[in-house]
Amino acid sequence: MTDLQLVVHDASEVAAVRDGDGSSASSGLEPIDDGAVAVVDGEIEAVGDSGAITREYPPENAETAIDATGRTVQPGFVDPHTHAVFAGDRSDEFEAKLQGKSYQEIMAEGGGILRTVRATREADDETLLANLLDHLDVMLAHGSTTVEVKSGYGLDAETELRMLEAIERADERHPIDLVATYMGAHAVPEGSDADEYVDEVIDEQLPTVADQGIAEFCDVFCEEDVFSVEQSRRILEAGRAHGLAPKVHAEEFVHLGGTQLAADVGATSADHLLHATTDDVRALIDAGTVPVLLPGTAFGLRTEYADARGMLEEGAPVALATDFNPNCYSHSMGYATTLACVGMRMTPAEALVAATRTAAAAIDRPDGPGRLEVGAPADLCVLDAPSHVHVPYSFGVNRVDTVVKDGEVVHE
Ligand SMILES: N=CN[C@@H](CCC(=O)O)C(=O)O
Ligand SMILES: [Zn+2]
Repeated sequence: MTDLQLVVHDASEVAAVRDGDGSSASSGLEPIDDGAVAVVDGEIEAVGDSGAITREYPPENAETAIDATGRTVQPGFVDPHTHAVFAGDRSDEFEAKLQGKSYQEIMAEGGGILRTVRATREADDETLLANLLDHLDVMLAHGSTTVEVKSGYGLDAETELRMLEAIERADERHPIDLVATYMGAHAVPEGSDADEYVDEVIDEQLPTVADQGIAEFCDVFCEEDVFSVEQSRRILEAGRAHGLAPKVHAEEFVHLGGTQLAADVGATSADHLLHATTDDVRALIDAGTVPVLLPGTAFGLRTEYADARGMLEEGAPVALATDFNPNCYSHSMGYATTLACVGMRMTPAEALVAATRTAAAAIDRPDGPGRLEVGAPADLCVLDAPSHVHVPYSFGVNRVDTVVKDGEVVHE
């Protein structure tokens, strides 16, 4: 008889996230009252009514039993867009923004991304790793069990590689599963010309990164005064030729055409999309590119949010992410769901699916994490709250009290 690894029982609600049928953005989410989950070999073996599950899988026979009375069980969050490896501190820019400075003004004065690039280049490997692990600890405590992390604060082959190595080392030692994205085209380095830098990315950085096999995606900041659509296309096509799947930072500050580019190159995701049009969204749907919305960025910059409702009404599978970075200092997917509901009028059910199953699709993990159904990895959060609605509802408070990764309790 196979070992029963874990039983979580008597939950006020099990927020079971399964395959959707496409009928709505929250289809596939089935809240089970008085529910339970049984886990064998790191995978979910059974989900359903607590009485029925505990008769078949008695908690006393399990290696670990969690009495979830009054609490909710949901899939671990999948955070598909972060810049979590860096050095330095930019909290003073938070104050400058409150006094009216724009992101672009700060960047033009040598702050913003370029300031983090200077601090990251100066940091040694151990500091980069330690910083990343600290951020991952906070993310885990907030219920994230799979997180995408981008490079992009090196802007030279050596530092980009060091960032990706930090991600690889953190992945080996931290419970969170990490997905690495190379983003040498995050900004044009100081003293460089954009076209020359694009050549350097294509001729030097991409081959080195691909050679090491330490990144899965290639991302580009396609934005006015950063990388044009044509420069971004060159980089993404070169990345694809090296085996890296494309992702695009698109239409964050202006409408430039990054979303259509994402669709053209068959990107896995197009992210930000604050200025995306209906035609852009239709192009993403046709291409199978997942729109990833980052409401924390709009909140922090005090700009308009992306039009999540319009996208959902078009039938787009909207995903959510934190965009954790020095300009958007939130590790919490729960808070991203609050902003999605309050700022973008998503329902709590839509936000949960966007932060789990659809977020997994945005990092090309369509059948793995982000689900709570038989056969899925047992990546779970137990919430100190009676239903999944309390995650966005209870803003500013972390309702996650226990996190399970592959059937093991990794945070409580
Ligand atoms: N917009 C570009 N990149 C990041 C911000 C990075 C930074 O400001 O350090 C983002 O996705 O929000
Ligand atoms: Zn980003």
